[in-house]
Amino acid sequence: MLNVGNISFSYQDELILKEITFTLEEAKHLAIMGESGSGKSTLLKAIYGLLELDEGNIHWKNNEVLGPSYNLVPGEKYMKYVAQDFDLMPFTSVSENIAEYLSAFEMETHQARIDELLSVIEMEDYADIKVKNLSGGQQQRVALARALAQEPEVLLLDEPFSSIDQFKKNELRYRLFPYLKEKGITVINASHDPNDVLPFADETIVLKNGAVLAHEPTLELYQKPKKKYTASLFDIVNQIPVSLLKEYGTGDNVILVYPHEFEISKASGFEVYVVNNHFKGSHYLIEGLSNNGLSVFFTNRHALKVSSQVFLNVSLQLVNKRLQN
Ligand SMILES: Nc1ncnc2c1ncn2[C@@H]1O[C@H](COP(=O)(O)OP(=O)(O)OP(=O)(O)O)[C@@H](O)[C@H]1O
Repeated sequence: MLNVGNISFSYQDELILKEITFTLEEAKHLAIMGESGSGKSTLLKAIYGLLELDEGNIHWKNNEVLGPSYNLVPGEKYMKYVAQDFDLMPFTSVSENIAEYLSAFEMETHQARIDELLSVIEMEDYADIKVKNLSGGQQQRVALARALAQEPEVLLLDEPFSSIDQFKKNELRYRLFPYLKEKGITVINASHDPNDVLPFADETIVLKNGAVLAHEPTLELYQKPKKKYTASLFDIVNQIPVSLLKEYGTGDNVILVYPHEFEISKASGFEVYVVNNHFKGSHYLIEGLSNNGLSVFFTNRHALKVSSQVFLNVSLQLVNKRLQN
């Protein structure tokens, strides 16, 4: 169990992390989401033991994570932190970069381990290429393999796919995260990207201005976001007054609705005029405007005629679920 107990941290006089407390079971995958500057990287660095905390403490399996004033080389051995700068050996090959961290006791299995890790990062064909000749995204993948070579119990990932193109990113996610699960590695992944989070993270922490706004199972957080800030990390989100969804009553309540949650009708519901269609591949994201000037985003498989009138509906079940928040 990872136990983060009421930690606060400042850079100079500016308080960056504010009384953060949470626990994480072994082998779980935790995502940390939040807008730019909310403190995601700083929290990962604190957990890894790179920062001198103002207050609070961090324990992994009852061992305290000690800060830089205790450890000559900061960072705990059982954890690995894959940062946004890759810290590789540029003049040696991909294989050598990975092999550097394999234990001397497993000499016979070295090649098999290197092959396994090259396959996780999908770089079998680059084994003998010098790292300095790789692209930024390829270097980021080698940094991941180097971290995994050290068999960490806890892997801290800071935007692990930030330099990797969309095409490779998708393949890599579906290879890496299940691999980490299979190996029982505890993962904390700081990411802006819901595609890194929704399919893989057992639980998610939302940070805002250095404080924890929410910590819940990922599915629950997505389905019942309490704040617009949280829902906006996953998708575009509309704030719809319940009074506009006529059948469901009046009052000042506002509910959060993701674009795909609207059902379109030609006859009844909440009336909007189509302003714009945005092609998204599998569907269109359509911008509409209500009579009272509310801008609404909804989805449809096809584009709709600009200025045409449509009616939007939301299921009663969804209204009730969101009203409970
Ligand atoms: N070395 C530093 N010295 C002073 N302030 C810093 C330092 N590093 C980060 N900060 C500040 O701490 C705050 C949190 O930064 P952090 O990098 O943790 O945010 P983040 O959520 O990871 O952002 P991003 O998503 O853009 O990477 C920001 O206001 C940032 O300016």
